[in-house]
Amino acid sequence: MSGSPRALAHEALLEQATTQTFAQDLLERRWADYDVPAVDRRLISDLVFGTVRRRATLDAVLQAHLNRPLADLEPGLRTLLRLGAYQLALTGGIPPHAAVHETVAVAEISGAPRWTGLTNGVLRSLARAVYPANDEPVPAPGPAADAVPLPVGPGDADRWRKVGRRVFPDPTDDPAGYFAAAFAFPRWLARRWAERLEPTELWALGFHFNRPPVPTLRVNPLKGDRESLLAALAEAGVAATAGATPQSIRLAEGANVVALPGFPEGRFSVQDETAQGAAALLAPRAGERVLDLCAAPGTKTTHLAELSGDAAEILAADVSSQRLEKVSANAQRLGLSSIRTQATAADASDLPGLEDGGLFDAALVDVPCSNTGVLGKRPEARWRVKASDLPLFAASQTDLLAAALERVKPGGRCVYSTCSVEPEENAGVVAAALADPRFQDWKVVRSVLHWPGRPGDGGFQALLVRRGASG
Ligand SMILES: C[S@@+](CC[C@H](N)C(=O)[O-])C[C@H]1O[C@@H](n2cnc3c(N)ncnc32)[C@H](O)[C@@H]1O
Repeated sequence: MSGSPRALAHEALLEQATTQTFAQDLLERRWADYDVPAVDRRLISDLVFGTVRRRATLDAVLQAHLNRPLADLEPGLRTLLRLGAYQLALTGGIPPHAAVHETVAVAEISGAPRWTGLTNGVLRSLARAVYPANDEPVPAPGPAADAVPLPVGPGDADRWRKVGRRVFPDPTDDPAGYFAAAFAFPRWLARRWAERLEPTELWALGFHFNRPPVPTLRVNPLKGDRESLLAALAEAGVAATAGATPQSIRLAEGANVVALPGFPEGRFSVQDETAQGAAALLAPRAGERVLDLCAAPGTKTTHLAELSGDAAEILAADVSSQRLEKVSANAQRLGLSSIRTQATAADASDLPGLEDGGLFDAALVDVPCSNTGVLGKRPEARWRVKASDLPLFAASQTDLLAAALERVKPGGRCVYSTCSVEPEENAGVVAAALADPRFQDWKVVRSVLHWPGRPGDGGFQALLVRRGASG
């Protein structure tokens, strides 16, 4: 491997584009294979995640400096230009001359000196156009056809940078087009959200999803209280505050959570406050039999166990036996013994509860979904979701919800949960399931749509209850 962080970032980006592997996994493999200093790891991670996340922004910016379509360039060159444009247009702290020089040098290092001329010309031209340059303070002119929204940290004000040319659709005439190009989202999703949101709400959503994610912790009450964990974090120099849910702790910035004090001892899990709402809504009690359908890797299963004082009987079911191993590992780390796992058929037909008369008191169904409420979590997430996925998800979500409902006893309850903000995966699925005559004795008593960034992840949770045997 070359010692150049940009060459390593380029190589990872090219592999990501051709194999569709998660960028995080690609980098972790490299950290395991090569001895990369921590400071370089941070730079490489930022370059890779940022370039993947903001691909559409970079392509719009670059195209203005090219006299042929960016799409026609060979993949390695296109990737190199994106890497350079990311540094010039979207980062702070990298002097433009260093960004150009170091990026151009990757052509030689990668054995493709033929890329040098074009890369040098395009990046120099872009460096001249960007105002102010990325080592200078950035004013906030607001959205405009020549202004790119910058990635900002948690709690930071929104910021835009001028890119010298009108490379984006006008935000007033075409908010969806501006959102798609300037914030980097698929056009179909931008159009969909633009129908529901005012432009200022769209921009807020874009800033939220383009922020580097900061993990939220969920304190394990069986291993100590929130105050003592906050004290342990403070002692280790980790800035954190109590969050809005009873068990949550908000970190001030990104962290390698497995290295935080208390992780190996199981004092906390990583879980957003929105996701913490799902098990809390089900409120499992000691002695109850609880089904968690779609359980792996068990973040909510273990929360169910914690909330019941590890005294419920929890069946964690999932179609993936491999992912179920993570449920067991998480339960073990957290010191929980009330969870049993079962790999199930995709139609859940082999789940207990029907023939054996052992109906459950409560069920949680945390279905696979489009993830449109958590698109900031992984840099490539927004590029993987397709409009045509939504009806497919909705159909399987309705089946999964039905499989859980039919296994809950009279008087019991069920929470349906997603990480999506699309109505057809949320209220639409609940309505479709309850339209089935088998579920006439069920009703929705509460449903919550969590909007991304207000303040946590986006998602949906509905609490359904079944009429008791007597009424
Ligand atoms: C959103 S994830 C669940 C996350 C989990 N509840 C947690 O909090 O850690 C969805 C899970 O559904 C599982 N899954 C997908 N199709 C399924 C099916 N037909 N039956 C059961 N599980 C399924 C996937 O393997 C995946 O683990």
